[in-house]
Amino acid sequence: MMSRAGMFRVLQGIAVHMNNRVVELPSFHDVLEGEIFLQNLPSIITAHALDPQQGDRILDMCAAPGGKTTAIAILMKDKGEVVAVDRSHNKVLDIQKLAAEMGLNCITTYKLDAVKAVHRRDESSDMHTSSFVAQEPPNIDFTRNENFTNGQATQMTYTSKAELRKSISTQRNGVGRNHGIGGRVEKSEGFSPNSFDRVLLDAPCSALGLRP
Ligand SMILES: C[S@@+](CC[C@H](N)C(=O)[O-])C[C@H]1O[C@@H](n2cnc3c(N)ncnc32)[C@H](O)[C@@H]1O
Repeated sequence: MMSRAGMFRVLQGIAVHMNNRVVELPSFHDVLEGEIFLQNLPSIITAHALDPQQGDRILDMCAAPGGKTTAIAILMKDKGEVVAVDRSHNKVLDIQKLAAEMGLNCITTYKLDAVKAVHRRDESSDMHTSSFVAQEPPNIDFTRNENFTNGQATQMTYTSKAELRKSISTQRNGVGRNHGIGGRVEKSEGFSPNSFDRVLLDAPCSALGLRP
């Protein structure tokens, strides 16, 4: 994958060298940084097999360093959302770095053990009913929201200040940008069933790093 400008710069570098002009040949890094990301065949084939569509919400379950995540985002023309999770904090940062380098904004990253990727509905509603509505845990700062119908409060829900701050920041920065370039790793508690259009699981196999 390469921008036209990048391709021209690389070819220019080679042409200068081939014409035997006395110039210092740019180092590999000088030429390629920010212009080329080498992708292996499995990343490309896998992304095509998944056939992501623009506007889709995709889950990439073992995503670092993000080769397939970014290949998917490119096929989606950066429109929609690719949720890339990995269980390693530092590897999540690697995905963010790659996404930022490639200028992809539709990638959201989380630290999550893929085994816990599905957040069961019954578990989540139990948790909300008992601890969020009936009783406020003492160590969390909550804001009370009341819904009114004809002047009568019909329902009361509680939103943590942290959730409010996150929501304000997402509205200000847009989905994905926070995660893509901020260098902050958020943990996920998992996702509701059926909340993605497509799911990629690139489970580690040999753990030897020898075979794609
Ligand atoms: C083969 S690499 C993935 C390569 C990646 N799909 C790509 O194309 O760039 C496997 C990744 O799975 C992650 N991993 C291993 N077990 C995991 C788990 N239970 N949950 C989430 N990620 C896991 C590892 O940290 C590692 O980054």
